[in-house]
Parts: sequence; structure tokens; C-alpha cells
Amino acid sequence: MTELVLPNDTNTLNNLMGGRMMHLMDIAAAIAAQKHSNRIVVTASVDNVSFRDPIRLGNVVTLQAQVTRSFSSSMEVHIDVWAEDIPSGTKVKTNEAFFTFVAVDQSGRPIDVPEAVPETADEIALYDGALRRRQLRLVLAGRMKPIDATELRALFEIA
Ligand SMILES: CC(=O)SCCNC(=O)CCNC(=O)[C@H](O)C(C)(C)COP(=O)(O)OP(=O)(O)OC[C@H]1O[C@@H](n2cnc3c(N)ncnc32)[C@H](O)[C@@H]1OP(=O)(O)O
Repeated sequence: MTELVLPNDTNTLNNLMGGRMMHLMDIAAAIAAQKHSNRIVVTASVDNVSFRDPIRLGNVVTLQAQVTRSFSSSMEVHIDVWAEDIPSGTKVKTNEAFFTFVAVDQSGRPIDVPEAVPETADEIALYDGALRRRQLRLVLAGRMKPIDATELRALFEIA
């Protein structure tokens, strides 16, 4: 997804507002989840979003989102954001995050989604880490007991 940063999107320093950025990320990531599942999807959670570099007025923002792994009804989506200054030709990665979407039926009830099959080495690395990240976010959301987060515990070699 590509967007041009216009005056209405910026703060008084002429940088893209963080909330506007997150709005764009939510939409790009939701489209990826929707395409994967062919369902209506809702945002269930957003992992740490950091703002490395400001995105300037007039920059072209490119958002690239892909489903890394699906579980039952939920999908983890990884998203990269780049800011491009057209006259100078510079393009820098400014943001990265993981979103979780849940596919729902017309009544808003979670519904199963197809498996995501990784192909490239990068996709396999993201797929392999997804279970650990899922456990971390479910523990943080109070939806999983730390004792049950086996993948996460293995990372810290907690017996
Ligand atoms: C694109 C948008 O902006 S949509 C608007 C913003 N989002 C919303 O309004 C969503 C509001 N929330 C909801 O509707 C519900 O909480 C739902 C659909 C996300 C989950 O409903 P629940 O009744 O809790 O369903 P349930 O317990 O069966 O969980 C369903 C899935 O959601 C996942 N889930 C629920 N909460 C979280 C969370 N905080 N983080 C990650 N995953 C979560 C569960 O792990 C489960 O995944 P799985 O089926 O792959 O194992």
C-alpha cells in the first residue's frame, strides 16, 4: 500500500503523526489478513510499534504486510514501513510491527482460517518465531498462563 504524506497528516514539525501511521499500518495489515482468510477480520492486538525516524511531509510511504502464520481463527501479520523522499531518491525503513487479526463471521464470532505456508527463508524465519510471539502476547494480555507458554519458556531455558 502506498500513501503520500499530506499537510493534514502531520504535526507542527511537518512529520507524519504516529496515530496516522498506525492507522495506515492497521489498514495494510488488515488487507493482508483479509486476503489470506477471505473473511472479515478484526484487529485483536498490536505488538510494539517503534518510530525510528520521522516521516516528512511530502514523503511517499510504502507499507508491506504479510501473514506470517495462522492459528485457529487468528493470523499474525508482519508489516514493514518505508519512507521515500522522491527528489533525493532516499528510502528508509521507519517502522516495523506485528499485528494479530481474527477472522470473524457475520455475527462477529471467530471462525477458522487456512494455514499459511512459508516458502522463502525469511518467511520460514517469521513463521518459526510466530508461536513464541503469540504466547508472549497472550501472556501479556492475560489470556495465557506463563506456565503454559512452553515455546517462550524454552527461549529463556526456564525448566
Ligand atoms: C480492522 C479493525 O480495526 S477492527 C476494529 C478493532 N478491533 C475490534 O473491534 C476487535 C474487538 N475484539 C473482538 O471482537 C474479540 O475480542 C475477538 C474476536 C478479537 C476475540 O474474541 P474472543 O471471544 O476472545 O474469542 P476467542 O477467545 O475464541 O479467541 C479467538 C482468537 O483470538 C485470539 N485473541 C484474542 N485476544 C487476543 C489478543 N489480545 N492478542 C492476540 N490474539 C488474541 C485468540 O488467541 C484466538 O486465536 P486462535 O483462534 O487462533 O487460537
